Amino acid sequence: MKVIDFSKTNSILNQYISEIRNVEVQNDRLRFRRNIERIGEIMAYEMSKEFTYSVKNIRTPLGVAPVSTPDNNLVISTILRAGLPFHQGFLSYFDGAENAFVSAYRKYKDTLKFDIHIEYIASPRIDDKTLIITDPMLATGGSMELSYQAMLTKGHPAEIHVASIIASQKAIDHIINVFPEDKTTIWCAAIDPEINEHSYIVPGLGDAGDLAYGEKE
Ligand SMILES: O=P(O)(O)OC[C@H]1O[C@H](OP(=O)(O)OP(=O)(O)O)[C@H](O)[C@@H]1O
Ligand SMILES: O=c1cc[nH]c(=O)[nH]1
Ligand SMILES: [Mg+2]
Repeated sequence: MKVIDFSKTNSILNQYISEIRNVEVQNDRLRFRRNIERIGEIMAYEMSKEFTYSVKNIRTPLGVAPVSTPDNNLVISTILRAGLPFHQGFLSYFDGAENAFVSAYRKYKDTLKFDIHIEYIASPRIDDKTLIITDPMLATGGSMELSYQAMLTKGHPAEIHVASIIASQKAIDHIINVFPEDKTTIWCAAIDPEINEHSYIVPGLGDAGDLAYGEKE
């Protein structure tokens, strides 16, 4: 399975990563959401290089120009809540894509143990399409795995792109184990070494959903 880690390349993306991680900057929710969105835009652009292209003859006012454009039928799927600004970044570039939304949340049994609950899915058919599942945080990888299983009730995609911003090494290993090897690519902007006893990524950035939208009770 291909794992693409943008932190291995120096680019302006690292500035946005530094801001979303930085405790002194991340309390500006507008900047936090916009940075997540910008990372989605850059990731979408890089991902587009992997698509299948064919030449179309485009009529201009003065003649005909051959232009190579992508042929993939895209479905951008996101995991609520924290996935929303990331999804918007992808959608700004892939404006012709179809869209899917899945809810996943941690229901705590005590301070440390939790189950992940999926209660909502709105999705088109995904058979033979290019499925992009966006979620900025991959801690255990459990939300991504269960969201993918929920998406499979809508068909079987031709290829899958798992797009995240900060992933733990454990989550990367988990995704490699549970997603189809031959048709999945993992995209991330950083891979962090640990998750703590609360299953938060360390150093990570904290709670992405709360930083984007405020604390929930
Ligand atoms: O890999 P996992 O261990 O499953 O953790 C990652 C999940 O946690 C975050 O969502 P969260 O559950 O905090 O919900 P929220 O977006 O509503 O805050 C994040 O957006 C992922 O969906
Ligand atoms: O580190 C983590 C883990 C789960 N959800 C988050 O937002 N951050
Ligand atoms: Mg959260």
